[in-house]
Amino acid sequence: MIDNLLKATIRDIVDFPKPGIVFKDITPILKNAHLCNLVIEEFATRLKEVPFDVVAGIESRGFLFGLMLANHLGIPFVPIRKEGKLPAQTTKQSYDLEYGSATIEMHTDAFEPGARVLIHDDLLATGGTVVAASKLIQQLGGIIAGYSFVISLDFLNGRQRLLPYSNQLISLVSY
Ligand SMILES: O=P(O)(O)OC[C@H]1O[C@H](OP(=O)(O)OP(=O)(O)O)[C@H](O)[C@@H]1O
Ligand SMILES: Nc1ncnc2[nH]cnc12
Repeated sequence: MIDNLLKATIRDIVDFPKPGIVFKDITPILKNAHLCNLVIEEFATRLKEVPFDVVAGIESRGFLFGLMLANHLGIPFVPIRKEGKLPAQTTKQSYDLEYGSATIEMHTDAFEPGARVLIHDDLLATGGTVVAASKLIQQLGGIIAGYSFVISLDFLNGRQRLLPYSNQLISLVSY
């Protein structure tokens, strides 16, 4: 089962980036090309019944598997970036996360109004980041098709915060 393989590979870093946080480090997955392929195939299989036109990946770790997935499916990838990084006209949202706060933005021409957008990130914690991403996509006229994560930290209840936006949520490993 892929969740056992992933759990054996993901590394816990205690007290990073702040005391009290157990950081789930996905970099050991990235060193294993075969496991990366398994991750993408698992997402593709589990998303078969979820129609979407574009994958939106959240900076920075959401870019890793988000782009691989979009490429595998032959559909566009669009970046959701931290404030001040995107060069053309943008729309912004601020939010709180497990260990701080941030602002994200998207290009206003990232997709056509009415596009069905899959939001991808490496990890769901409090859900603050993906709620902000969901608001951005709705502001730009997109439809939230669902969410995909490698990891969800279920004890932080992020899943409940996403239900008003979409009940399609895939995570490959839960803690
Ligand atoms: O569910 P939340 O509480 O919002 O937390 C999850 C977010 O936190 C991490 O990103 P981070 O902002 O640390 O940026 P990074 O991907 O650039 O490391 C992670 O990659 C998610 O995007
Ligand atoms: N515990 C955690 N590990 C890795 N990324 C995170 N983003 C928010 N919380 C996290």
